Amino acid sequence: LQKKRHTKKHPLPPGPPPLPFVGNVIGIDPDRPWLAYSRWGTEYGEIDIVIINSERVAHDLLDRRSHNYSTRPPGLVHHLGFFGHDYDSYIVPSSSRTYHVFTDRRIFHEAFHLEAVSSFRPIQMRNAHSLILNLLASPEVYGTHFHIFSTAIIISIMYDYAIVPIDDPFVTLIERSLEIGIKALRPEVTAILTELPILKKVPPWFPGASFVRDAIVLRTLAPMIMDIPFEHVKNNMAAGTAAPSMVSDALKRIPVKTQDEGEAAVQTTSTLYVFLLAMVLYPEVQTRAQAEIDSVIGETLERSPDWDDRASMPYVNAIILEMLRWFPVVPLGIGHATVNDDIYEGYYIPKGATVIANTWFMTRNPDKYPNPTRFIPERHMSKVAVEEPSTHGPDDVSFAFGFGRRICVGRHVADASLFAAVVNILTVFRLERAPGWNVGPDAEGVEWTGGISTHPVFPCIFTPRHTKERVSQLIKMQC
Ligand code: HEM
Repeated sequence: LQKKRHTKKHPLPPGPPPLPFVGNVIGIDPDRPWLAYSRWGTEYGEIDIVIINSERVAHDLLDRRSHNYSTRPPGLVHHLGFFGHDYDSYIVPSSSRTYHVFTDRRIFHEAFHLEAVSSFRPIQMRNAHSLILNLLASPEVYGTHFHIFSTAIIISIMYDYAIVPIDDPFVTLIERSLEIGIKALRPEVTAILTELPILKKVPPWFPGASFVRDAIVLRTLAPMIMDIPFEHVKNNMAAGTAAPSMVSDALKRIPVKTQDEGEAAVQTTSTLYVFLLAMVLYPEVQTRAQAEIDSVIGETLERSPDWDDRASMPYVNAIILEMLRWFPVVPLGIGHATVNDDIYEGYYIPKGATVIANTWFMTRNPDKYPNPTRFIPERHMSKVAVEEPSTHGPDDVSFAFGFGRRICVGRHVADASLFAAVVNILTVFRLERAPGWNVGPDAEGVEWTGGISTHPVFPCIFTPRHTKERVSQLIKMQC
């Protein structure tokens, strides 16, 4: 009744007419749903029923009314539960009282707030050096090296777990789980299973029921992913050899488990793919960045770059901001949901509504970003010149990390990891287009992986700018 009264006074936000049972799911390209949402944005204005296409509206609702917009959609929570991801902090409702390293966001915040993250810098630089050695050895599998780089940093911070360079059992488990999870946890699969929950009961052998088979594998992997590093920390603590880590600190207070490290690493990995794509398509940007780096550390690689150099590298910092803007790797963020009914600019937004911020569309706002499809680091130069590189202000690209109380807790760690990887890669390699790979500066026609987070897939040539011996020698000296 209350809903009817509200709806009468204030209409629901405009949108395409839904079809029975499947709502608006049909007509969305499952691999690139943000394109359909953006089309609707042009057609229906700044708000669609659940899709926010404007940065202004996203700040108004998700930031300024954060108390009402910070829980997760129940459909997403059930969906992840079905796939064995009950422990993901990404989906735990804001009201949850479960004690858990990620579900209790205070623990995560304590470990990852801006002042604390500088203590992780040695871990990040060490892993960036390993990344360079791996790329020198086998550049053709650069994606694997990016993945190991991002994952190793997170599990080292969380569990003081040092991975073995090849076939680490824990990294292999995470990779397997991610490979399946990224596909299974797409918003469209969530939408379909929420509308038709009966599909979850389909037997695994049924044609087209690959999501049921995926769910079985993910539910098997999830406890292993949680237990292996958790036991590692507990054993080290019992033996008195535990170095400080986020979990050992938390374990001193409460028993905690998590399975978030895979998801957390994947966005850093994906953003590094975007970096490579930009460098290959914009050689002049790469030349300018390398000239800046060489002017700081010396053209003949007298030393490798370090954290103190960051303030002297505004162009490299601008590249990092532009990477996050040009192709945000979580193009639709992660769904938020309303706790209570709300009225916004005359529209009624019901309690329990799923609210998705279409970050991708925000990055294409020509008023804020002229020529939005082009990779232009210069557009951020005035900001990076006056701001500390890792303090994102309201006017930059912080939307790439989400909004309000659910904003990415790992954003400062991610920012530092990106710097460590980008500055070291540009120091050591010239990144070049593979022969015959003809893609223009808008990256039109590049293949992207599908899923809640996405990255481009393309060949890239890594040409060393210095001899392998010099690079290896320098890195070994640092170690
Ligand atoms: C470039 C790298 C990254 C990007 C673009 C990114 C992006 C995002 C986005 C868009 C969200 C959803 C925010 C929302 O709901 O409004 C999120 C949530 C989250 N991120 Fe990240 N992330 C990155 C790296 C990381 C890292 C390195 C960590 C861990 C160290 C991390 C941990 C988390 C967690 C735990 C959440 C869930 C927060 C919550 O639901 O309360 N992320 N991230």
